[in-house]
Amino acid sequence: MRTAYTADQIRAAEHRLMARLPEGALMQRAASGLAAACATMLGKVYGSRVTLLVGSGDNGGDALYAGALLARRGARVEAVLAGSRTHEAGLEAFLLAGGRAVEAGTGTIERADLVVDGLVGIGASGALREPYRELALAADAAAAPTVAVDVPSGVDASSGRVEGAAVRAALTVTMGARKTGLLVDPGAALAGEVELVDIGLGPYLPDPDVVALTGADVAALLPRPAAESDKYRRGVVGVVAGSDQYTGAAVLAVGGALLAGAGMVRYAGPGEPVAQVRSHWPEAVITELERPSLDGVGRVQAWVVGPGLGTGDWAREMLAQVLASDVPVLIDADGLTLVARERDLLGRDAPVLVTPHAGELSRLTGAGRDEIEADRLRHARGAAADLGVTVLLKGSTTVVAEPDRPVRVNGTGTAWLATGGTGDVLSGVAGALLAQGLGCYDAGSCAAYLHGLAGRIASSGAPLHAAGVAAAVPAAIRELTGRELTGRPAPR
Ligand SMILES: NC(=O)C1=CN([C@@H]2O[C@H](COP(=O)(O)OP(=O)(O)OC[C@H]3O[C@@H](n4cnc5c(N)ncnc54)[C@H](O)[C@@H]3O)[C@@H](O)[C@H]2O)[C@@H](O)CC1
Ligand SMILES: [K+]
Repeated sequence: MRTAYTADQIRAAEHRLMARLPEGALMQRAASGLAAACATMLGKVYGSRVTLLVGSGDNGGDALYAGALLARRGARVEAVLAGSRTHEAGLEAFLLAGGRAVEAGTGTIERADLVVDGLVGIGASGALREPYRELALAADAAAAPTVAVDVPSGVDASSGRVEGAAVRAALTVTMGARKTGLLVDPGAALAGEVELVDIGLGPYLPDPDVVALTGADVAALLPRPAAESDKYRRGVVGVVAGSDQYTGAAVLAVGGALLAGAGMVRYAGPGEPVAQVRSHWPEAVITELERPSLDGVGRVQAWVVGPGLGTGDWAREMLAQVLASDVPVLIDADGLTLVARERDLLGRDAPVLVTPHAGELSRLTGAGRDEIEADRLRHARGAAADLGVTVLLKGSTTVVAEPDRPVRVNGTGTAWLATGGTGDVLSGVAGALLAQGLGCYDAGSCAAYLHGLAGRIASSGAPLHAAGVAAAVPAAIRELTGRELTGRPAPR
């Protein structure tokens, strides 16, 4: 599990650790980790050109001490001192090691082999001010890669928000613990690779603000069929999706559920989608409905409701019946539009997982779509608390929020997944995990991981289509679990 913390959490931990160490010890640890990461990136340090962008705080101090270490190894290191003041001891060490302070306009950024962004770290507030803003833009325009110290300047360490200009890093060397803003877009997209330097903060850290599951975490959570499993015990998913107008959503949601390991998928819908589901998935157990009713559809362990369902009376009645059941329910797409109109539908005891994108969450909560995109964490948390449900907010980083638990973030996806129908597949995958007994929090976060990985497999750097993502789900599971698909050790 990768953990991340807000700036306040980091500061509090640093204070407690610093009280036990000699003055400046933490910064030395941070700087030597930073210098080592820069050296690796440069390949050959001797004779290379490194330009430091140095702000007025300790973030600049880290950069200066690291610059001193690189200068001692023979790099030509120049520092642009951008603040109204500069970390004094750091500057002294830097100059003593042979580093040079230069003006911004001297072409130093353009000539560099590596740019080190030490403008601001966890002490930043608001959009980058001049001259920091201009320096961030110059670093972005330069040919050399940028290594960000602690966080890319311009990215809010606690949320991943970006107001105005920000540094785009190839690598972020973060001190003591990951910051939340490095795992959540738009910040995560600007951080590049993230390398963590251990400065001894571990014992002083509180519970994390956000966490990201690793492949091993997901593999450990994924249900596996046991020798005595049968289709009923493995989990039966009910899918209420699609309409005479939108048939594809039904096919994709059923496919996602089947390929994510459900023991059985029951599909209930009107004539058109029934014909489509039947021809694509002969495995599904289908009930063709004459009227909106679940009578006679049979027992399931979890429902998926909403993709392509429409928002008329039929859809509303189906949603109400699904929610009247006593099993976990995943609500997506049109189901969310209906719930936005009629919040009382959510009043039930059994768990609910909602899977909106920013536009659907906007309908649910009334917050603007752009506002949600800019601060995904806050809005997902707020909606989970307000609605009393688990919220999986889709997007370039998917976030899964449940009251009183750290938000789980997922970055396995690819931008190629932003295409029609992939959300329907995700709802099926998550529904299969719910039916197999995972709670909403685990089912949502494991489904997001698998779906992202399946997207990468389906894409391989080229366009993908939603059915291809569903087809790649078994390969994603195989990649996580090795070949150990039966619950027995993998054959050698
Ligand atoms: N506290 C510690 O012991 C350690 C701190 N470390 C480093 O110290 C950093 C935090 O240092 P500071 O608390 O001094 O804060 P920062 O260096 O992050 O930034 C504070 C300075 O930036 C200016 N500033 C804030 N927002 C700005 C904006 N939008 N535009 C332009 N200027 C802005 C402030 O006026 C202030 O002078 C960490 O990110 C990390 O890099 C590390 O060395 C590890 C140890
Ligand atoms: K920085």
